[in-house]
Amino acid sequence: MAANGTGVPMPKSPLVRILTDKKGDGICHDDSGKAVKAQTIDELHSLQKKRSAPTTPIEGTQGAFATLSEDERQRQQLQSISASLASLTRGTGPKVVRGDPAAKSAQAVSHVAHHHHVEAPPISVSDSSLKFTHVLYNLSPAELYEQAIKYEKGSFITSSGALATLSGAKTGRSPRDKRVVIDETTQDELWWGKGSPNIEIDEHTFMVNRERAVDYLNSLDKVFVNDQFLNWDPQNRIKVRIVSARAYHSLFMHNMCIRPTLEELENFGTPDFTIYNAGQFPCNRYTHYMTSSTSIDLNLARREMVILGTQYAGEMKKGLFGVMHYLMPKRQILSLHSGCNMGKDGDVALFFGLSGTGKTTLSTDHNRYLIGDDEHCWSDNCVSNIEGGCYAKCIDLSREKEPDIWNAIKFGTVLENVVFDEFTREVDYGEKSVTENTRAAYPIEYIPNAKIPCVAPHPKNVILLACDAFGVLPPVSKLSLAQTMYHFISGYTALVAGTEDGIKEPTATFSACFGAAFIMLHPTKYAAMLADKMQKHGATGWLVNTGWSGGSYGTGNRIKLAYTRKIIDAIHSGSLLNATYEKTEVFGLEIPTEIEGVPSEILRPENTWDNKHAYKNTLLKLAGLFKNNFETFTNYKIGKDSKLTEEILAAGPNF
Ligand SMILES: Nc1ncnc2c1ncn2[C@@H]1O[C@H](COP(=O)(O)OP(=O)(O)OP(=O)(O)O)[C@@H](O)[C@H]1O
Ligand SMILES: O=C([O-])CC(=O)C(=O)O
Ligand SMILES: [Ca+2]
Ligand SMILES: [Mn+2]
Repeated sequence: MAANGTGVPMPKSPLVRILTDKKGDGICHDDSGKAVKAQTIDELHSLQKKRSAPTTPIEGTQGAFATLSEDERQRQQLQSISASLASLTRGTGPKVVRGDPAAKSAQAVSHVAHHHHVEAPPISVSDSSLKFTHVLYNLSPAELYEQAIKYEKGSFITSSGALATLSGAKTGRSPRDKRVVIDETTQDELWWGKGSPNIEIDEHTFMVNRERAVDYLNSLDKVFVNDQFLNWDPQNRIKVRIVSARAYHSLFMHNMCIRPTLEELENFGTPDFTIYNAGQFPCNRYTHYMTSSTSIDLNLARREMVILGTQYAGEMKKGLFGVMHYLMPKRQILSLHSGCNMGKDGDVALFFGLSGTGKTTLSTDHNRYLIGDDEHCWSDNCVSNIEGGCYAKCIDLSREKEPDIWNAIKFGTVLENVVFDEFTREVDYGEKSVTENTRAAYPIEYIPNAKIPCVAPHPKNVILLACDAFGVLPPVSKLSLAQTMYHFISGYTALVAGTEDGIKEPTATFSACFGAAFIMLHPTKYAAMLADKMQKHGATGWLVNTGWSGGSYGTGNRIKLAYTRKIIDAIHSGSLLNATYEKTEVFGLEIPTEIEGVPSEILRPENTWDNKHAYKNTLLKLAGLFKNNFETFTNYKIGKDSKLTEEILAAGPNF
């Protein structure tokens, strides 16, 4: 009720007489616009959406008879997807149709005659052969948002417009559940045995899991299919198809792989590699070789990967990275678990490092062009990003320290496992109650100074990042080529162990080539290629500790990101190359005495420790861990040069 400000209700005023315009037919018009061009509500709704029709002709087939009709192209595309989903025991693919089964008028009604192999034996008849599988093909982010929010529990829009999702029971990768098919070829080509990430399965077991995944996917009303590319180097581009059951997975890969143009999609053809992501469905633990309900199975001969029992989306990204670690070296191209950026003058830097050491954080630099944050190829011609997006850790993310990543978390970005305010949908980046491994996956162009296409000239600096929670490695050291190789093969970092039981001792991790979980060949193969390329292009190696200073975890503190950035700036600018250096004991590292913007006393770690005795003991402890770890590599020759091998062995700690 209206009030006059005194709390006393105002007397009702008499109704004002409505005067209508006395022109025309004398009817009262409530607006001056024209009536809608629809007779029914359904017709009105159909006006809301219009179809973008790709009409570009296929290159080289512009002749009068060669151009495919739109219908024919769609038919071929569906046929290809049906073939992807074919159950191999039945030899036929499912009936597939485009569009959401929930939509009354499916966009396309064409479906595929699917008996392109043998006739199905009667015993194999199952309900799924009677139904259609609806294919949601390369949907846009907006459509995927709608799918996720309608059908996937735990999907919400955050206040900045990102799609918050939950990955389920697994919130990180499961390297112990990775399996690789051993056959006549891979037996000799791949790295097997102690230290290797490749745990074998036989072809038969792969097929058991493949059947399980495909049957699961075919039992669903709909599947998502993404046809995309890997590698921005046009000569070495790989076509990938991802079949998945969740909009979350489809949007994640939309962001992380290279997105084809409409024209490229029309001409996509047969994929070079296919992922079947049936992550919601477990593997059968009675299956030979299975040790849990999770299995990530790679078959290089079939060019296929099957995911069962984990919905963590990073499995797809890193699974494909493994494939690149096999395919690229065959072409003399080095695949790298590294970030990459380029200065205004074209100077390129690579950032190697294990998870959480700073690849994404430090390659995303407001003053430099971003080439990529995690996976690259180094060929004879260039460095190229493998991916079309970035996958940033979000824990404790702040707008002030990492503005570019902060601003990239907007509409289209997948935000995994974060906690947000129920009402405002503001994300609390400090919150670890789902996991500490909260992540944002966004297209690379969400970083304002990303260089598109993501290709750069040969690197000038190769920066090895280690987050040393022991606090004994210097914030920065200049490395000889042999030292670079020693640390590249070692792949050291030390994170802090689980926080639950109160034990907060740092644990050292050694992961060859800063990515042992992803490499397929013996580490020395990649190391030899890196040495060769660095030598040829005169790149300088650096070791940067983004971890602790002034003591180990618990006593000291993590080096301020602002200082690390100053150190990195001095590497990029070339000023650090000309600094004065002194050598450290034990590790024999060359450390600069001064860097602009960084307190000089922190450059030499022992200065920052109150307890010098503890420093020395911790240093020797770490050196011992390095030595132990390197023992597995001492019998290998690196490259053609036995001189380099000897130098690398001598480049480790001496005590
Ligand atoms: N001095 C520092 N240098 C770099 N990162 C730091 C520093 N201090 C704190 N950090 C934090 O450490 C984390 C580094 O994670 P980042 O995402 O860059 O790792 P990554 O190497 O890309 O790992 P992954 O391969 O798992 O993606 C970020 O959360 C960053 O804010
Ligand atoms: O792969 C992931 O889940 C995240 C990542 O980048 C890494 O661990 O190197
Ligand atoms: Ca990263
Ligand atoms: Mn990574």
